[in-house]
Amino acid sequence: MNQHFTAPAEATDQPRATPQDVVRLVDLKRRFGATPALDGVSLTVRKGEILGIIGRSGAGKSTLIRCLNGLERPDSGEVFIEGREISRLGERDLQPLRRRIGMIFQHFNLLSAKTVEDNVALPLKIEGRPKAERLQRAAELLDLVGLSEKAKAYPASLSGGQKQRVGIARALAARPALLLSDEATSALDPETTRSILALLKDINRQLGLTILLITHEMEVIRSIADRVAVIDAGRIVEEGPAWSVFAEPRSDITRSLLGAIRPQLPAELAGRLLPSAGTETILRVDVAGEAARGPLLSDLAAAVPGPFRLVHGGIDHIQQQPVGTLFLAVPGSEAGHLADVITFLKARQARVEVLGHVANSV
Ligand SMILES: Nc1ncnc2c1ncn2[C@@H]1O[C@H](COP(=O)(O)OP(=O)(O)OP(=O)(O)O)[C@@H](O)[C@H]1O
Repeated sequence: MNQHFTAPAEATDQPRATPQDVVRLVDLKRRFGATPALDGVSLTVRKGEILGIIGRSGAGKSTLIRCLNGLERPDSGEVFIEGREISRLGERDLQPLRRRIGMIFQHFNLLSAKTVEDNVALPLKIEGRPKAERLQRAAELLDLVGLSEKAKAYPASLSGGQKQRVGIARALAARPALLLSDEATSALDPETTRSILALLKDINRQLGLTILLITHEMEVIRSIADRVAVIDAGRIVEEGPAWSVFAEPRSDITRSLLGAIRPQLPAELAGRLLPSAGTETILRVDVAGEAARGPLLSDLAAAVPGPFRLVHGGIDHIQQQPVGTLFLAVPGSEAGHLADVITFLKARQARVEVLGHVANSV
């Protein structure tokens, strides 16, 4: 069966992805009538990484997943799974390739009439593995996801988070090359979401498992993705290390997806902002990487004589990289001191935005 994945170097079927690429999509197009669901998507999922694909409803995420697991044929373009092009394969050849992709879903998709351990072992049963091996593997996986004591329980008796843990264990049963998470935390409360994301990150680190996360939630990307690709109207509009996309979103759609989790000026202060002159100007200062690591504020104080105050903000860490937003109040609204502050900050690679002015000291 593995012959499908070792990518024999046939003259007519030369693999075009390196062994480090678990998935490689090349200029994928799929149109439904007038709607281009995928409009030239090229993307690579590298071995061992967590790649997040984020987009709004209708952006093309489900179509992309269906092309990946062979449920949908692209109109053009190529889909490589572990170096093997799959988009023109027949159903029989697709079956073993599909097993290389374990999937977890928003609504868990567990079989209610089967126990937890039987749900987990199901992919192995389909593969025709002996019962002892199935139970042994299910026990290992339930231990991995922290649910050993629920082996004989039925899904109806589990919480949403526990159901998703069973879903993760089942997805890993056949030792897939890729775990594909399709909105797997969208139905869960924030605390359960955090615990499921922590589990996925743990499994990624412990087993070196490659994970592709499809989501509409930036928070999911922020917590665990190494890289992120933003999809909109069937196109990848932005792609890069998660921290840098958060620090410097380039497309409007990314900025809008980030909206909810981007640091904001507290409402009380935002409500007092005036469009023109006040006694102080409020600046939004976004910093990342080196700019966020250094002693930015003390350097500013030393280099630009005159007052400024930090009124809100701080430095966060995304994939071990500092990413921060500082809101500064600087006296005046004209050239001079304020202009010197802005010039200094920009020279330190900070992005500076004048949000407005306040009449009184805040
Ligand atoms: N079978 C289909 N027939 C007609 N149009 C389709 C079909 N599948 C998808 N589309 C259209 O293609 C576009 C992309 O849809 P897709 O389901 O891939 O988006 P999505 O990002 O997964 O959205 P959601 O998050 O809401 O599931 C949408 O405009 C959708 O209406």
